[in-house]
Amino acid sequence: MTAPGNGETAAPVPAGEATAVLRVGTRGSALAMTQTGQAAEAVRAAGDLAYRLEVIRTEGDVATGSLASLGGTGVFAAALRHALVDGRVDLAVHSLKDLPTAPHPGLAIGAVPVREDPRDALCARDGLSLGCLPSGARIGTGSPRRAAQLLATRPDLVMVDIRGNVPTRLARVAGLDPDGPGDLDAVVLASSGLRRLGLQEKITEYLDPAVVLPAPGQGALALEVRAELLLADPDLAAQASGAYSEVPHDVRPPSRDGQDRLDARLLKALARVNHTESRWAVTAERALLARLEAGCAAPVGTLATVEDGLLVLRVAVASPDGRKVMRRTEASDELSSEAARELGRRVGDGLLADGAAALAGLA
Ligand SMILES: NCc1[nH]cc(CCC(=O)O)c1CC(=O)O
Repeated sequence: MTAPGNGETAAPVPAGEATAVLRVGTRGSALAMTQTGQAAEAVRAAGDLAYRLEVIRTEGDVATGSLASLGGTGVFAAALRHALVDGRVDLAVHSLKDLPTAPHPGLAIGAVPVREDPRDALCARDGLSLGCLPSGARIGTGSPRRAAQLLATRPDLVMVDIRGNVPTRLARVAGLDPDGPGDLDAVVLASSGLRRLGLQEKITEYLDPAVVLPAPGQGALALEVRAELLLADPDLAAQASGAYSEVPHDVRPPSRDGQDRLDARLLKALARVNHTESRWAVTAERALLARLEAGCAAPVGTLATVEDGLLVLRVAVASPDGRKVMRRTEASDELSSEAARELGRRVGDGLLADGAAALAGLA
């Protein structure tokens, strides 16, 4: 890492030249606003930058043609990416688990900040834990991954498909919200989202990854930028999985006054905010997901961690009813982005050879 005052950012600057304000794109939900605000603060502090948040409305109000070309998954991410490509924002903050694994031309993940707790959380009535819920208890989740793994350990529970933002889901639990429907015994949500919203007191149990593995990338944020920015930092570029080298010419928005100075500071900030261990972990998880060609709706849970100098990748691929689960744990003793991708691909290939696609209803 370059020490402050060293290197290229110290190059002479014409007197009076300003640094452009960093425009940070975010979705408008309370969770998105909170986590984007936290990430933007970290970037501001690390890069000595002024920023402002730009709320990007999703789906409907963005031109349909370019949205369609982004594909079916990732509707949450699509509008933000569009704003980045167009040069309306300089940085987009995503929940990594909502970001499609396919690289978007001209864009790259510039940094993954230190990951929040990746575990799923049970929010149950009367402080109940998973083991204490009565037979027939109704559990709200819209996630086939969560439903399948919960049924694998408690086949006597009833899964209820629910949608909506975090407070809406919590209001479905009996006794949690006096004005809510309270028609469920519990819901399962990402603990990271609850903690970021200050709702962690609603959690009655952090689900052990040995029982319920989280979604790939859960708890981590992706700071996405136009890929050409990373060309000046080979280390960050290498972590960004190769997509950085193919920058289409139409992904070069007109420069503003002070854009060059902004770019230099942003790059420095990204290098500082990036957390290498978190990055290796999510890189392995996403390489696995990509190899399985599984989307966020697939009954696939995975979690990578760095333990005693090893990158350990755990995976569960379940049948949607949870009756059958394939579990794998493999490790890499090399710690690098490429080794992380290789680990994810290797575990994915092994699972496919053992019939994971048919089991999970993929492809
Ligand atoms: N699918 C929705 C979603 N996308 C990101 C989060 C927050 C968790 C995170 O930071 O990964 C959530 C809510 C949830 O799953 O409970």
